[in-house]
Amino acid sequence: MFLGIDIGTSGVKAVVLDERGAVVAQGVAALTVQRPHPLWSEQDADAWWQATDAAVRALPADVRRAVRGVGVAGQMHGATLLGEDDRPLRPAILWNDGRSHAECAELDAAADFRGIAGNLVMPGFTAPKLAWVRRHEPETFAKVRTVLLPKDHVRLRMTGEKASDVSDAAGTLWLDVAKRDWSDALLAATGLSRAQMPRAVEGVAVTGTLRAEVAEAWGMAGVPVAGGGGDNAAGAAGVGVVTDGDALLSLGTSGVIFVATKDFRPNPARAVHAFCHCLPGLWHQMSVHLSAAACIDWVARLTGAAGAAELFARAEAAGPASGPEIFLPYLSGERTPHNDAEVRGGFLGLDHDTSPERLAQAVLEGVAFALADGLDALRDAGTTVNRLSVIGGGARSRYWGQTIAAALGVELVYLSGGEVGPALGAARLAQIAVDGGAPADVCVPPPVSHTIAADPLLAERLAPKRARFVDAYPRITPNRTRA
Ligand SMILES: Nc1ncnc2c1ncn2[C@@H]1O[C@H](COP(=O)(O)OP(=O)(O)O)[C@@H](O)[C@H]1O
Ligand SMILES: O=C(CO)[C@@H](O)[C@H](O)COP(=O)(O)O
Repeated sequence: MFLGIDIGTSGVKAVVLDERGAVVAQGVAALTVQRPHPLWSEQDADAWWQATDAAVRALPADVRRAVRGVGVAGQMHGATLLGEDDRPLRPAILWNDGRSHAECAELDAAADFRGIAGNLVMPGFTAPKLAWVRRHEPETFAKVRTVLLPKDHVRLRMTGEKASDVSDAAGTLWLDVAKRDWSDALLAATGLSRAQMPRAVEGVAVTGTLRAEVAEAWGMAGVPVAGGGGDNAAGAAGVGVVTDGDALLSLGTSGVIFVATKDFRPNPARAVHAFCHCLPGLWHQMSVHLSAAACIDWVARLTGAAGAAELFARAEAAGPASGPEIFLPYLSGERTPHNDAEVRGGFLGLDHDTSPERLAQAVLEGVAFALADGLDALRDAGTTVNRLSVIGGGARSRYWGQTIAAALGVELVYLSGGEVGPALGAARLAQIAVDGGAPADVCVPPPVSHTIAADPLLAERLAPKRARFVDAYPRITPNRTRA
């Protein structure tokens, strides 16, 4: 059996697969995000390890004993700064942190990030965060011995090894994405060197074995740990999005439309991302929306719903396009297509009949409209998307899927285990690392549980609201320079 561990933003998921790819057991442990100042978003790296340990220990002991390989996936871009003793120097700065706007412009001017790293320099990425620390916390910057991404910090705790797979490493903006290796020029532009980076490896490489005390605590002696992937790339491996043109929709804390590409296709216009895939010889493009299921949890808290499931039930009670309310889901700013870390969310069109149910409905529509903006940006970048395999916790709601399919005008495909897709993919990468085998043979799509076609009548009802949504962003940010 193979264990996949996903360090998500809302929690760690541990999933065990058998050799045929069937899910045998799952464990979860929640995480919280700290926002001590406007635009900041941080987590304690030790909390990742504690949650990983709890999620793995939640698996049955006999299943743990049968594990022959471990793979890791995780939220991308998080800057975990380690000192000489390999301990964190400060809380990790996350992918949805917006503090480094000024540093982005400086890095963009200092080196060819767009050409080599293939992306606009955006505040969510790792490089500008280090530039921010260099300016605002110079004593900490001077002590940085190693910079690790979230899953790679967990790897260090598991194996004692410093390594990062290239799909995740690309999200630092220090990778030469075409060459799948660190770029000395981009590191130097940030005041760093290769010596401060983990070893860059492919997702299917073995990066070490479990340390003796971890192996003993988990009951899995001498087990190898694979390179793994950034959560979106690992999710793609998990649901078989491994051939040029295959695409997925991730409904986690963030929302992502991910398209596998057979070559490196940078097109930074409108904040489209281009990174390595976690399988050798593949890359991907994606649109990234900073608050997707995060908006569901937020409005659930705001309106006193017990959780996501109750929130969706309330939205369904209101029904599609039931009121004039428009929700702008920019709770953490937005990447694609606006590249605007400072914009914030809002409701428009409230009236005397606005109810918690209609607010819930407006929120799930607003996220769908943001995803439609992302799909438009990908299409402007020359990418075709006809169907999307759905991963992430939001895959549990069919009702949301109907709205999203109609707003995007594409069919959604739900696959068995998709709601924990990145962990699924991490386990598959471990299987390839340990047993070999062609990635295309191991990373096949799991069985389809259901599909949701774009309903033309619903699309027609949503169209005027989408038009108002598109119109709103430039109106609430009249003085912004557009990405
Ligand atoms: N029954 C449900 N229906 C729809 N969404 C759900 C349901 N249960 C949980 N979720 C959503 O799943 C999200 C977590 O998804 P996940 O992919 O685990 O995120 P992350 O990887 O960012 O931690 C929660 O924010 C929640 O809104
Ligand atoms: O920043 C990105 C991708 O560029 C996000 O997709 C993060 O990787 C977080 O993922 P989730 O926790 O939402 O799965």
